[in-house]
Amino acid sequence: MLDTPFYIACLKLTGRRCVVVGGGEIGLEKVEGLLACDARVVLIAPDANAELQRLAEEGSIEWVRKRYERGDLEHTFMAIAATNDTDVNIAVYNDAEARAMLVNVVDVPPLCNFILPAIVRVGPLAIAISTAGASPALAKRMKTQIAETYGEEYARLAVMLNDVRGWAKGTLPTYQDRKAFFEDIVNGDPDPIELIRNGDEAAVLELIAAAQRAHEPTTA
Ligand SMILES: C[C@@]1(CC(=O)O)c2cc3[nH]c(cc4nc(cc5[nH]c(cc(n2)[C@H]1CCC(=O)O)[C@@](C)(CC(=O)O)[C@@H]5CCC(=O)O)C(CC(=O)O)=C4CCC(=O)O)c(CCC(=O)O)c3CC(=O)O
Ligand SMILES: NC(=O)C1=CN([C@@H]2O[C@H](COP(=O)(O)OP(=O)(O)OC[C@H]3O[C@@H](n4cnc5c(N)ncnc54)[C@H](O)[C@@H]3O)[C@@H](O)[C@H]2O)C=CC1
Repeated sequence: MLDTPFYIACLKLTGRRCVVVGGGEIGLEKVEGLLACDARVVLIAPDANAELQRLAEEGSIEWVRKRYERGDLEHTFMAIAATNDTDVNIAVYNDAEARAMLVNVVDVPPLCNFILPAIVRVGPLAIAISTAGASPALAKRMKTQIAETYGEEYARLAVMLNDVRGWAKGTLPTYQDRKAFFEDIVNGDPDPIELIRNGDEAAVLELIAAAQRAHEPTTA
């Protein structure tokens, strides 16, 4: 798989039907990952562990208590198979592929048209680490190291920069102008990340205001 050039993207799952087949520990892990992204999760499995049953009872997921059938993929955006039955996993893959649907069979690379990276999430930041399947254990180790480097201060700066995007789009006429404006702040002196680390958000706001003054077109 190392020669597969994976195209990395961020998917919007909000409200979309995502089917998880298999109600064990691994199925639960996948259900939780999808719920965290506001997907409409449908679990297909004849039995499910206690936590999945709880999620179904509270209405967070729909549990269809039966064995998988092809029709379960109707109107579905993504399918994840986590059963202990290889034939079922192959069927899910084939049925999904026939419909050009996104499909991941957990830990079976030949039965995946997408694979899952290890992810560091802090606020709006998401850093994905993939080894193209070479070593999930290494991806996990890197996740821990990256989480130590890119913490709350980066997430906070992202939010502060988002707050000024409207101004930039409304005021600065070209893409080049907006790029220069944002790069001035991000790579600014003083370093905005250091300022946030030191608890001085007021100084970051001042850095942003100074960049606004410097970049605003003159109306004379
Ligand atoms: C191809 C891929 C397809 C897919 O499942 O999407 C795949 C395949 C396989 N995984 C295997 C093993 C392990 N997988 C993990 C853990 C994770 N695996 C994940 C992703 C992926 N795993 C995709 C590639 C990702 C990439 O590298 O780009 C993570 C990142 C994300 C997630 O699953 O959500 C998640 C860490 C999440 C986190 O902690 O953040 C651990 C560690 C552990 O369990 O703690 C081990 C044991 C140690 C080891 O093997 O390294 C095996 C052998 C099975 C066997 O030996 O029986 C195969 C199959 C094979 O190698 O043929
Ligand atoms: N548990 C673990 O730590 C790991 C497990 N795996 C593999 O991932 C798979 C899932 O693991 P677990 O969740 O632990 O397994 P599990 O055995 O606890 O759960 C399997 C689930 O699949 C369901 N299932 C079986 N036939 C089905 C069918 N025809 N239609 C729908 N659902 C069906 C079962 O009802 C059960 O809910 C297994 O193949 C396992 O070998 C891989 C890596 C680690």
